[in-house]
Formats: sequence, C-alpha cells, structure tokens
Amino acid sequence: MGIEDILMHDESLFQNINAFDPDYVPPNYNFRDTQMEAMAMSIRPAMRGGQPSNAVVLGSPATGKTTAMRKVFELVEKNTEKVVCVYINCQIHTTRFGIFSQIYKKIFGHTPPETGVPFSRIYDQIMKELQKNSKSLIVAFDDINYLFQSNNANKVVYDLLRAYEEYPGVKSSIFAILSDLEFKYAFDKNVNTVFIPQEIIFPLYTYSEIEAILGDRVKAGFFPGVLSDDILEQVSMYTLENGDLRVGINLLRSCGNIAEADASREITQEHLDKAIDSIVSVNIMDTLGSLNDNEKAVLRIAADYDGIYTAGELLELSKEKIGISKSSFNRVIDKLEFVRLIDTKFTGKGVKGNSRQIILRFNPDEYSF
Ligand SMILES: Nc1ncnc2c1ncn2[C@@H]1O[C@H](COP(=O)(O)OP(=O)(O)OP(=O)(O)O)[C@@H](O)[C@H]1O
Repeated sequence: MGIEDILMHDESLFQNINAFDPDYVPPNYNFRDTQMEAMAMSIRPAMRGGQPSNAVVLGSPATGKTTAMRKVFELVEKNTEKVVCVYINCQIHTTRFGIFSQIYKKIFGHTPPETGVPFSRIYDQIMKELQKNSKSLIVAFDDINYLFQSNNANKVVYDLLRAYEEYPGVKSSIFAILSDLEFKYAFDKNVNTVFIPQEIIFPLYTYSEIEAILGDRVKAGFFPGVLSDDILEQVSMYTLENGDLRVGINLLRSCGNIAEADASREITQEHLDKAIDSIVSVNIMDTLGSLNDNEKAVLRIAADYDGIYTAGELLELSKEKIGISKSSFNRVIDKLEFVRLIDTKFTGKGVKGNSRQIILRFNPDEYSF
C-alpha cells in the first residue's frame, strides 16, 4: 500500500477513536466506588456549610485517581453552588501565583492579568469573594510532589488552609494526590497543625479488573468483531505484567492503527505483535535518552563487544577507557539493571564481583546512544 492509500483509506476499524485518548472520560467507571465515596465524605460537610476535610490520595500511576477526582468534583458542582472545586495539575502549575490564578479563574471566570497585579491582591479577592458568598473552596493538587520540588507546597497549602484566620468564615480543604508512592511528603509545622488528612488508597487493578476496563474500551472504540477476546486477553496480560492501564489503552489503539494500515477488517496476532514491538522500542529509546554520560559510556563498552563480559572484565575496561571508579561503576550497573537495559547473571564461578555476567536486554545495533 502506498502512502496516499494509507492516508486516504476510508474504511475504519474505529467506531470512536477518541475512546483511546488520555482525556477520554469513560462513562462506565467501575472498581473505584469505595474511593469515590471516601472523597465524597470529605467534601460532604461543605455542602451544608460545614468544614470539609483534607485527604491524601495515594496510588500508582494510572490507577484512576485523576478520573475519580474529576468525577466527584463534577457531581459536587452539579448539586451545589456552595462549593468551588478546583483541580490543579502540579506538573503544569508550579508557582504560587500560577496556582492562585487557576483558583481565581474558577471563581471569576477569567484569569487575572499576568503582570502588574501583586499576589496579595489576587489572594484577597479570592478570599473575600468566598467569604461574601459563604462558599467553600476545595483544591485538588494532582502530583503534589512537584510542588515540593519547586518549594511551593508549604506556602500554597498554608495560604489555603489558614485563610480563615484572616478571612473568618472561609472554609477550605485540599486533596493531595500522589502517584510516587516512595515520596514522603513533609510539611512544615505550621502547615501540619491544619493538615490532618485521611488517606484514600487506590490499589493496583487486578487482572480481571484490567480485562473488564479494557473490554469496555474495546466496545466503545472499535466496531463489533474487530478485536477478539483472545487478543483482549493478551493485551490485558501484557498490561498486568509490563505496565499500567495506560499501556493497555495505548496498545489497543496501536493494534487498531496497524491493522487499519494493513487494510485488515480485524486485529490479528501479527498486528498485536507489531504493536508490542513498537512499544518496547519506544520504551528503550526513552530509557537510553535518560541515561547520563557514564551510564551511556559503560553501556557502549558492553555493546561493542561480541561476547558476554563478566562484571569484573567490564569494570577493568571501563576504568581504562573512561576512568570510572569501582563504586561509580557498581552504581552504573545497578541503574542499568534497574531500568532493564541489562541483566546480570551469576555464573557461580570466580571471585566476588567477577562472577556476574552482563547481558544486554536489547539489540544495540537498532538504537543510537
Ligand atoms: N476504573 C476505570 N475504568 C475505566 N477507565 C479507567 C479506570 N481507571 C483508570 N482508567 C483509565 O486509565 C487512565 C489513567 O487514569 P487516571 O489518569 O485517572 O489515573 P491516575 O491514577 O490519576 O494516574 P497518574 O497518577 O499517572 O496521573 C485514564 O485513561 C482512565 O480513563
């Protein structure tokens, strides 16, 4: 098939290609009722003019935290005008001014001017407006760890949760959403006294949950009969073993695109295999791109050799070629193994350190680094 044929080919396997988009909100949102109920319980007092409570929302990537939060906010806003719900993506909005601009926008319908207006004026306008209309303010900070990185977490949370001191009657609470489970958030003392959160945990999805969720996506996205149960099972298994729901959703879309370009009326095993290969190679490229100079250099030395090095041999050669120390070398090896670019296998022979074999997990000829 020529390029033009691919572009102009008008038979589609997709009933709704947007069903695989990152911002698609599935009408069926199962397995998260407990968490959404807990969110609702935190907000509930605010619906009756009371004090809403704070929460920390914890769960690995793609366990549905953002979608659940948005759905609950939508329901709250549908049912009352007394609660202002603001969702902040902390990867995008990292400054105090940027965050309060978003809150301002939600309340007044437009963002404040970017220059010439001091933060204190915007803050004052927000709080006075809430006070005047007896409205509560609930702010969800998605990926709040980014706010700690930019050193703004304490200030922003303080500004929100202690607003009542200067503006009596103002009621506010926050949802701190975290995907990085290793991240230990620590607020200053003056924030800790007002931030006593309940924890809402989003566990990993099980195999059968993944299959049900992806199955719904298949129904929404493809025409009937395009993707068989067998392929769905394989995609679900791949998702469980290699990643998160987002991987599964992307894989479905990618199989569909490959089958379509092949002018096929259904998705076959071959299309799935191709889609998986392409995901793997994109991941490898991303990982290679994120390595530092030492890591790349050691990997290069290992890749340039036809046979398999032991760790000891690779260390000697790396010392000679790039002057790396033994401890740095060991860190590099641990990192390369952690990001799954190499495997280290004990041979049972040799003295300590020399007995590990370094095995590349990708074909170095296919990638540049
Ligand atoms: N229960 C579910 N039913 C249907 N789709 C779901 C469900 N849970 C998650 N998804 C889908 O998985 C993707 C990731 O979900 P979401 O962004 O809500 O997760 P998250 O936990 O906020 O992820 P991150 O921590 O990476 O931001 C979205 O496309 C969402 O539609």
